[in-house]
Amino acid sequence: MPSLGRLHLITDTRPGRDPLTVVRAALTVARADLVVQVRVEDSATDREAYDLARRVLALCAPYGATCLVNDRLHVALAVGTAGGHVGADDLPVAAARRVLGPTGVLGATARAPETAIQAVAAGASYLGVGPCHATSTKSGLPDPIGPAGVRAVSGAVDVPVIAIGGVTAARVPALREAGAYGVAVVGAVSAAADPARATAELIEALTC
Ligand SMILES: Cc1ncc(COP(=O)(O)OP(=O)(O)O)c(N)n1
Ligand SMILES: Cc1ncsc1CCOP(=O)(O)O
Ligand SMILES: [Mg+2]
Repeated sequence: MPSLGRLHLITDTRPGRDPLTVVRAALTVARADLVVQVRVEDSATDREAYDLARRVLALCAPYGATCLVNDRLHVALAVGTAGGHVGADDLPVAAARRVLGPTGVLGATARAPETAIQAVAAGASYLGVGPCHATSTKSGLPDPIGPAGVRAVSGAVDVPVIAIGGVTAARVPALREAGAYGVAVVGAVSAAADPARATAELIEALTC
């Protein structure tokens, strides 16, 4: 399996956003270093998720970028993405692994070493760890864990740790120093005036 990309761009499908334009811009810069996670609103239909995932996968393919689907693993399988991501309200990690099979890329959310170790034992191939910093993109989140929380998790597992939540290029060095392999972002790219430039800044911070 090719190594996991270090920059995970999560689609922003809130009203007024244009996820495909943002994905196109990010791909031109990050190319195979990009993982695009197709994340739709909970209120979206499976058909809407499927249609978006098909389009994102088609954009990713020429660049060799990885496409994953958040939550809805049946959509991931139907579209043929590399895998998916699950959290506490989704399928348990072991069940998700059974759905995706032994070779699918499976991300799991964790914010503490104990749950991280359990997720890896259950079959997670990477961990989304956070929220690292405050964010307005998702509501109802617990307090941010900061780089120290990332360090606690990354020291406990041997799979890539992807830091998420309020991540900006300026915050990447401290997260990397804490053991993060990469970062996942919504707003840092999707809300940027120039998503390609924002992607370049994140990639640069990740490769320093
Ligand atoms: C890389 C990454 N990390 C964490 C999450 C959050 O997943 P989850 O906790 O299931 O919350 P939702 O995104 O489903 O609202 C993620 N999607 N990606
Ligand atoms: C889905 C999710 N899970 C934890 S934080 C988050 C949203 C991250 O968005 P942003 O990069 O805009 O803070
Ligand atoms: Mg989820």
